[in-house]
Amino acid sequence: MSDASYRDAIFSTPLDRVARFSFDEKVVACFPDMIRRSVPGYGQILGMLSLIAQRHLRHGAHVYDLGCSLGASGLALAGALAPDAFRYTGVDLSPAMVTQARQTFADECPAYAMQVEEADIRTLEYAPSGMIILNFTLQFLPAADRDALLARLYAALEPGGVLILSEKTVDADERDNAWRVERYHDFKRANGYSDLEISQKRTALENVLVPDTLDALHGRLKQAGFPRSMTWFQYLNFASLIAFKEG
Ligand SMILES: Nc1ncnc2c1ncn2[C@@H]1O[C@H](C[S@+](CC[C@H]([NH3+])C(=O)[O-])CC(=O)[O-])[C@@H](O)[C@H]1O
Ligand SMILES: O=C(O)C(=O)Cc1ccccc1
Repeated sequence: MSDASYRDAIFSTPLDRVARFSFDEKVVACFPDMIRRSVPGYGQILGMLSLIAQRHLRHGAHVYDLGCSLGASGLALAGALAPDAFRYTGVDLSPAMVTQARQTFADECPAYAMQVEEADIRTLEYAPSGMIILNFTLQFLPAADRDALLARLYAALEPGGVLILSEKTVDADERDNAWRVERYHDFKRANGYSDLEISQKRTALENVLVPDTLDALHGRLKQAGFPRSMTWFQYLNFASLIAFKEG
C-alpha cells in the first residue's frame, strides 16, 4: 500500500553514529506522524492556510507550495476551496516525497489542478502567483541562499499576493531560548517521544535545520522587497509569518 503511514520510530534505538537528517523513504513512510507529533500548531497552520487563501486569492490564481513534502498544504486548500478557485504547484527536492504527493492528489482530489514538480526551489523558474507557501522549508536551505530565494519569490508574486513563511525559530536571548527549547522537548515527550529520540533527532538536525530569529525572518522579508510582514501564529519555537505584496 503506497500511502500507508507509520509511527515515527526513526531515532528510537541507540545509533552508533547519527547521520544527517534527510527526507528519504524512511522519513516519507512516517512523515505525517512525525510532523504532527513534532511541530506544535502544524494542524492549525494548515487549517488557517485555506482561510487565508479564501480571503486573499483571486479566483483561479496560481499557488506555489515550496518544499511541499506530501502535499499537506495542497490537500488543505482542496478541502476548503472549489476546484476552479486555484491552481496548485507543489515543489520538492525529495523524489520519495514527490512520488507520494502525486499519488495522494490523484487519489484524494482528482478534480483539482494539482501539479507536483521534483526540483530545487533555489533554481526553479517561477511563474506569476497569487500565493506562495513556504511551510517549514526555508529553514533547511543554507542561510546564504535564503535572501536570494525570497527576492525571487517577491518578484513572482502578483500585486496583492501573499507569502506564508512558517519556520522553527531561535531566540536571541539565551535564557528565553533555553526555556522555549525545554518546553518544546516537553511537548515532544507529551507526544510520545523518548529522551533518546529527542536527543538523536536533535543531533541529526544540527547544521541541517538552521533556525533564524523572528526578527531575522522579518528582516529577510523586508530585504526581499516586502513592504509589510506579520507574525500571525506562534507556538513555542515555531511561528508562521505572512508577507504582503501590495497591489
Ligand atoms: N532546496 C530544496 N528544494 C525543494 N525542496 C526542498 C529543498 N530543501 C528541502 N526541501 C524539502 O522541504 C521539505 C521540508 S518539510 C516541509 C513540510 C511541508 N511543507 C508540510 O507542510 O507538510 C519540513 C519539516 O519536515 O520540518 C522536505 O520535504 C524537503 O525535501
Ligand atoms: O523534530 C524536530 O526537532 C523539529 O524541529 C521538527 C521537524 C519535523 C519534521 C522533520 C524535521 C524537523
